[in-house]
Amino acid sequence: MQQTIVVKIGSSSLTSDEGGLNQAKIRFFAAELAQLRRQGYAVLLVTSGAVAAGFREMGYTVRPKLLHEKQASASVGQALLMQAYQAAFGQHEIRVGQILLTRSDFVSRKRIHNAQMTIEELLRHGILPIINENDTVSVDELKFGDNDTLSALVANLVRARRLVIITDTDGLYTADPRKNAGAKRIDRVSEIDEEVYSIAGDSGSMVGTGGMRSKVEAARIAMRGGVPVFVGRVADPGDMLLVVEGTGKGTYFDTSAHNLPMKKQWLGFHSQPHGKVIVDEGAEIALVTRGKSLLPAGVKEVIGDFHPGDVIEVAGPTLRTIGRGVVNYAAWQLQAVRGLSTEEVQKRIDVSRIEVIHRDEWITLSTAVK
Ligand SMILES: Nc1ncnc2c1ncn2[C@@H]1O[C@H](COP(=O)(O)OP(=O)(O)O)[C@@H](O)[C@H]1O
Ligand SMILES: N[C@@H](CCC(=O)OP(=O)(O)O)C(=O)O
Repeated sequence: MQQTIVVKIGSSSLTSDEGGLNQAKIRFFAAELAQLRRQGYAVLLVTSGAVAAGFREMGYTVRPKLLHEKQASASVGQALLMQAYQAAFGQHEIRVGQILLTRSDFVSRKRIHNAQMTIEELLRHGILPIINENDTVSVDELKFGDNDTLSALVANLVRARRLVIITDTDGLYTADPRKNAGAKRIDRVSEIDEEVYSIAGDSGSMVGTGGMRSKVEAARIAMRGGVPVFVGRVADPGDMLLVVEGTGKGTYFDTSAHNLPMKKQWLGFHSQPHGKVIVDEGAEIALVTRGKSLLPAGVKEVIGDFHPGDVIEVAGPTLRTIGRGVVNYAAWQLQAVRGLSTEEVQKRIDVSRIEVIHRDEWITLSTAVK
């Protein structure tokens, strides 16, 4: 079977701080991806740059900050971006298709299944799918914002052989190399822990958004989905091939030892929580380290309005989010029985399952840093 590589290119690699597309860079990346295809890989491109490409046309002098200004810029810029890719890939006789996704598409299993079918159909016809966030309809609280997370979700969706996140820095350094001349590159990361999160900083450019932090978060999502990740620079002809051969200019993130099945990936990375409960220490240990279900006795506080079957977030006594799961109670029911023993609960209310969250419907996210 043909192996799929998902390549994400950030705004900082396609545009300049003053805005507008760098056509030479687009032509360069098209040539690099064409070469990958000649090697037999199926290629999917996740591209940023719509806002950066469009804001000057809108008359703004710098990348706008307000949502409606960014959305209008993206509307202009997305067309320019696709026009540029179409022309550049056309030089290599590669046809392209546009796919615009929002976070809420991933929340709906049906919608994301449809997107997956479309991607597969395009690939079957030899067409290179070009994906961006659907910026003009995304609302603030549901925005990916940067495309790093989007690229990881896409890579998991198509079970990619590798996710390649191209940026303006050649990998993850021990500190932001723009600010710290002594920073050293980390060539390989096999596990993303607090230390890795703590060294990854914000964007260093005027056009990028997520910085290295969102790339590390994206790497974590892909690694747990079983997709290895490369984060680094592709700037000279042939660099892309070096990346897939394992000698690229950047950092390689290995797949996680704890790959998640699709259902748990959906729970952890796609689902939209409807509320939250805060649990006591005993319940936190039971859930996170002992693989147990959550019982009403361990619930201290109930926040928000949810119904049985909704996904809720769970925080420990320090208020740090430890995971997510499918809840078997409505918020009002749980409010009435929180802290009570199973026997007491059964006397008071009628629920189909006694567990607040069953362990099969639970995912631990305790290393996630928000
Ligand atoms: N530890 C780090 N290692 C490397 N780069 C870092 C680190 N911390 C912060 N950065 C910054 O992240 C930037 C890349 O992210 P970003 O500007 O969002 O790029 P893109 O537009 O490609 O998504 C780099 O230019 C760098 O300044
Ligand atoms: N969807 C937006 C992405 C915004 C952005 O800056 O992302 P990135 O450069 O990946 O940090 C766009 O096309 O402008």
